[in-house]
Amino acid sequence: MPDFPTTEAGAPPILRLANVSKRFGAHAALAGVDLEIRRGEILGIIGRSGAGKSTLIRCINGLERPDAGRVEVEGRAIEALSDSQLRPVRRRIGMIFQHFNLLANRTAAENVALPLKIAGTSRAERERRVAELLDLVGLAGRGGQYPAQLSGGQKQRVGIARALAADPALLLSDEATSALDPETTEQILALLAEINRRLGLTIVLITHEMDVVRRIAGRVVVLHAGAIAEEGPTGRVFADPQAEATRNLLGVSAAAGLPAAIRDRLQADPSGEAILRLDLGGAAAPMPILSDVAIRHGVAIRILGGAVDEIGGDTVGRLFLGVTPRASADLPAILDQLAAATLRTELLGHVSPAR
Ligand SMILES: Nc1ncnc2c1ncn2[C@@H]1O[C@H](COP(=O)(O)OP(=O)(O)OP(=O)(O)O)[C@@H](O)[C@H]1O
Repeated sequence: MPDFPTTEAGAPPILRLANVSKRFGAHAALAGVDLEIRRGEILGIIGRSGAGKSTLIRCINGLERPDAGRVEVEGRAIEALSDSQLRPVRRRIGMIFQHFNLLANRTAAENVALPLKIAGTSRAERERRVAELLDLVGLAGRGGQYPAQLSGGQKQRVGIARALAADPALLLSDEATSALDPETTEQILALLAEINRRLGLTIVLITHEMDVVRRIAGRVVVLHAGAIAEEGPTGRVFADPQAEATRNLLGVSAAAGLPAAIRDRLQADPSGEAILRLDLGGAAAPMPILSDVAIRHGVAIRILGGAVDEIGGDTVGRLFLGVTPRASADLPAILDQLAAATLRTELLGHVSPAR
């Protein structure tokens, strides 16, 4: 893993969302999102299609007004600002997009110059700045080319240069590598990491691709059904995902390895047999624990299946158990005893006795 940039201690967050909610009709696209984006960090925001990523971006950049909650850009609340007051605040946020959004009838240099022109920068200063930006993104000498003459990776480099033209405090990447092949993706991510390092620019990567986050983000936020399911340093979240949504994104479902006949009957209703997953370190021998639990709590235990999984480079054994306590009130004590003897013990659900 690369060295991740550290965040300046005590610096105010670039952006803060407090309890932000947004509904479309009866559907809650965002439900009480709290998020701080720290100065100088690369933050990954990851979620499935429909998780609320686009709505979150639109709330961050002021295109959408939340129904409730607060959005602060560099300490300034934006929800009460008029459109004209919002414009300079929005210029603090540069954006890059999946399909680049370049103007086809303008050259690379003209595309990069556009935000400067809108801001009223003089021609001489524009030319100087455009040359500097094209150089920064590795496109020196290509300013005269039109988007159609450039590869996907080169177009995204133009997109990055354009986003940086107005000297933003935050660069927001909306699936910016999703249309690129793996090698080009790697190059664009390396460029973003370099810009973060050289300019200290705060970067937020919004993506459905775990690999993008894994490659350069120091911290990751997992968005699921409009809420934050999990948040933490990228290494920790990848090595030890806590939320089911994270495990699903990583392709490790909590119930993977459980026989389908049981998985399909799982329910939340706590009657019947409790279905547990035990994660065991390589050397753990579970049998004494199981007989101890069975004797102490007088429960029937069935072993339903097992699997071996790779998490963060370590091998973790999994055991699926069916536990039928004498009374459902006994279950928390059983779970506690198992949790103390395993890497992790999780209650997946319950199945009622087969009829
Ligand atoms: N303008 C709208 N009107 C009605 N529903 C909307 C609107 N915008 C978003 N939604 C709904 O809100 C939920 C979140 O949508 P959003 O586009 O933010 O998700 P997403 O994570 O960006 O997904 P994707 O990656 O597919 O764009 C979805 O169920 C979507 O159908």
